[in-house]
Order: sequence, then structure tokens, then C-alpha cells
Amino acid sequence: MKVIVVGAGYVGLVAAACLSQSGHQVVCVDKNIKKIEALNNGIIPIYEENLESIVRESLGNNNLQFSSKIFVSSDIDMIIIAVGTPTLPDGRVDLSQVYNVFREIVNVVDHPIIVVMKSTVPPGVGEKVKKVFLNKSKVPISYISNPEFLREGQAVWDWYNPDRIVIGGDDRESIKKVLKLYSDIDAPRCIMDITSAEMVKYASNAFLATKISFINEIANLCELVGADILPVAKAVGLDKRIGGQFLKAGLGYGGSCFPKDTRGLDFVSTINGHTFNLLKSVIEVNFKQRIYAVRKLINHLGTINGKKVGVLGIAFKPNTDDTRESPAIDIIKMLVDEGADVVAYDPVVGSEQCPLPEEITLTNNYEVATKHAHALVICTEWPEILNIDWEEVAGHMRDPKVILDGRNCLSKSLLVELGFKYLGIGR
Ligand SMILES: NC(=O)c1ccc[n+]([C@@H]2O[C@H](COP(=O)([O-])OP(=O)(O)OC[C@H]3O[C@@H](n4cnc5c(N)ncnc54)[C@H](O)[C@@H]3O)[C@@H](O)[C@H]2O)c1
Ligand SMILES: O=c1ccn([C@@H]2O[C@H](COP(=O)(O)OP(=O)(O)O[C@H]3O[C@H](CO)[C@@H](O)[C@H](O)[C@H]3O)[C@@H](O)[C@H]2O)c(=O)[nH]1
Repeated sequence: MKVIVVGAGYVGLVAAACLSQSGHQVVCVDKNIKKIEALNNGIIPIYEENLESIVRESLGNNNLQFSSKIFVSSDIDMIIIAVGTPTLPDGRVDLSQVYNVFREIVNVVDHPIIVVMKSTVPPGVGEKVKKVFLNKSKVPISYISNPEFLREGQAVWDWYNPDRIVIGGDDRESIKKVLKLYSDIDAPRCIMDITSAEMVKYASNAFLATKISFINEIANLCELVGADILPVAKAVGLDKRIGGQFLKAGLGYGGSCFPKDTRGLDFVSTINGHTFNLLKSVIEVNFKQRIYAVRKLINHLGTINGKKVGVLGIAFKPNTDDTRESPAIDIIKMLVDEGADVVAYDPVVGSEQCPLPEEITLTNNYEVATKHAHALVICTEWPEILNIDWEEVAGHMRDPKVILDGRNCLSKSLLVELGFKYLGIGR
């Protein structure tokens, strides 16, 4: 199949690379010219396991090309859209990138083609796009919704091992063709109408976010009654009807998806006259979890004004350099507001990836963040952080040597033995 992928971000680049590795002819288009120049030289702008080798191999065998303009030659079968759909301050989804792509497509397409929507768009957008944009095209353009469920940090693995492939459409032939993209992938196929496919994506993310906020509420309650969230979550998760995944209590969810998609679904609900109270609570609990962590630290340090606090981990989760809506960013801002001297460490995140307050020091060396620190806050469970030599850190920190383990990822007994004051979440 010959396809164009529009957008070379986390989703577009992974889709383009994996489809080309599966033998499809792919042109990946991004309006960011610098990104395209780098990609043409095999330089990957994001940190994602195995992606670079796939891109380089596909560039080498000509299955993959990069371009800064959409050029639709007569042999192109479909255009896959993977541009950003960020959140607006009022929770609405900003669809301007998506709409701009449709304006371009309608202008350049000169033969019948399928447009596949991989970007996450609110339920109802596909039908609207068909009416507003595609009906104006001189040639037939078929619309398919094909939401993406990959996770950052394991995106390539997720691409080849999805739990399901969701296709929403109203034209059998187009659905059949889109399914051919995935002929080498073993997963259940869920075929439905466009709006339902769009809803699957939002419902999935909202449900996973609900699990996280739920377990965080249970963790907070555990602290009050003297229970430990680790054995509690493990035993609860062993019930197959509940499942053990997404029951890790901590600082709450961040990233480019859960925060924006929960807010987006809440907005869609409100505009349609439905008050989604459960989802509103999920969002509120998630934000409060960050404040709660800072309060906990203040309670143990007395005041943090003038104290050195090392924040370990800035990415919203391990194995990615993405800091979008990362709990670490809010926590750092709150600590700075309280007068702390913050030194933040992350093994891969650099200043170009994240807007941090000017007052803070950012380092890729954990010793710079831990040396002479009064307290540490673990925000991301990077392997580099789990494997820190805590005995050495105990030797160079200042009293009271508090560790707020915001991801419950360290050994409490070891740290207590080494003289740290250990604070977990729900323990
Ligand atoms: N990041 C994830 O893990 C993930 C997973 C599943 C779904 N999604 C969804 O996929 C979509 C893309 O997410 P992302 O994280 O890859 O976004 P991103 O911001 O990393 O990348 C989007 C890319 O699109 C490019 N772009 C914007 N307008 C363009 C245009 N007119 N022509 C060409 N290129 C253009 C941008 O320059 C950017 O490189 C979003 O809707 C997101 O919600 C993301
Ligand atoms: O038990 C858990 C699991 C996750 N998290 C946090 O939740 C956030 C999101 O984690 P994860 O889902 O692994 O990362 P994403 O890459 O954002 O992936 C989610 O968002 C993507 C974009 O929509 C979807 O495609 C994926 O299916 C969905 O898992 C991170 O901050 C995690 O630290 C927890 O706090 N506790």
C-alpha cells in the first residue's frame, strides 16, 4: 500500500516507521522543516526505543521518505492524519491542525482516496469533517476513524502488539483497504461507525485515568487508616474483573493524552447537556494529588523556604523525554513558589524539552541534584533513579534527608535503614 502520514510526532513517526517496516511505501509529512531535515538524515527528534533503527533501515531501502509538503501522486492509496489535537484553556480540543490538513488535502487530491484519522478527535468530528470539508472535494474522499492506543516509551512494541484495532467507517471497501495496513498484526478487529470509534478512544483513556484516580484516593485513605497501598492494590488487582494494570498510586497521571482527553471528554459531555460527574472528579483528584505531595513534604520539613530540594525525574513517565503535563513540572513550580532551592534531574530531559522556572537548575547528573539536598522528590520511576547508590546519597545529603517517593518505586526498608526519612504515597 502507498500511504502518506501527515505529522511526524510520537504517533505519526511511529506509524510511518512501522508501516514502512511492514513493507508499505510511506511518505511522512511534517510542516516543521527542521524536523524533516533531521529525519532525512536519520536523526530522530523523540526518544523512543527501536524507532531510530527502523527509520534508518526504511530510509535505506526506500520504503520511507520524509517531506515538508503533502504531495499526492496518483498511486497514493490513503492519507493518514496524525497531527496534534492539543487542549485549549477551557478544556475544548484545539482541532485547528486537523482542519488545516483537510483544507490542504481537499486542494491537492486529484483521485479518489481514503483519509484515515489517527489523531484523537472528539466524537462527532469525523461526521462534521465529512460535511464541512470532504463534500467540497472534486473527487470522492472516504473517511475512516482509526484511533491509536500506543503508549509513549513503548510505542513500537505497542504498534505491533495492540489489544485491538479499531476502525470506524461507513464504506466497506475503504474499511477493507485500511485493514490491509495491519495484515501482519495479530489483534481483534473492532469495526463500527465513525462516531463510535472516536468514542472508544476517549472512553478508554477516561477509564484508565479513572483507575489511577481511584487508586490514588484509596492510597490517600490508606494513610489515614494506617493501611499500605502496595499490598492493597496488588490484592485488589488480582481480581480478574478489576485487573492489576493502572493501579499504581502516586503523583497521578500526566502526559500528552490522559489530561487532555479527560478534559476533552468532559467538554464534549457538557456541550451535549450531560454532566459527567465521575470524570470531573477523576480530573480534580489527579490535580490535587500533586498539591497533596507538596503539602506532605512541607509538613515533614516544617518550611521548605531556602531548603535544597532535588526533584528526580521530569518526564511524565520513564523511557520518554516527553514532559507535557508532567506532575514534576507542577511540583517544581509549587516548590519554587514556596521558596525552595530546586535542582531537577532527569536522565534524558534537557532544557529544550521543557519550560521550567528560571530559578531552578536542570541536570542530567543525579549527584548534582542530591548533593547537600535536604529532601528529594521522586517524580518518575526511571531505571536510572531506581539504580541510584542510595548509601552514597545518604552520605552527601543534609538532614533531615527526606525522600518523598512519589511513585512508590524505592525500597522503604532499605532507605529507612540508611537513615532517610521515607515518605511514600498511601504507605
Ligand atoms: N503521544 C501519544 O502517545 C499518542 C497516542 C495515541 C494517540 N495520540 C494522538 O495522536 C495525535 C498526535 O499526537 P502526537 O503526540 O504524535 O503529537 P505531536 O505534537 O508530537 O506531533 C504532531 C506533529 O504534527 C505536525 N503538524 C501539525 N500540523 C501539520 C500540518 N498541517 N502538516 C504537517 N504536519 C503538521 C507537527 O509539526 C508535529 O510534528 C494527537 O491527536 C494525540 O492525542 C497520541
Ligand atoms: O498505574 C498507573 C499507570 C500510569 N500512571 C501514570 O499515567 C500516565 C500515563 O501513562 P501511560 O498510559 O503509560 O502513558 P501514555 O503514553 O500517556 O499512554 C496513554 O495515552 C495514550 C494517548 O492517548 C494512549 O494511546 C495509551 O493507550 C494510554 O495508555 C503517566 O503519567 C503514568 O505515570 C499512574 O500514575 N499509575
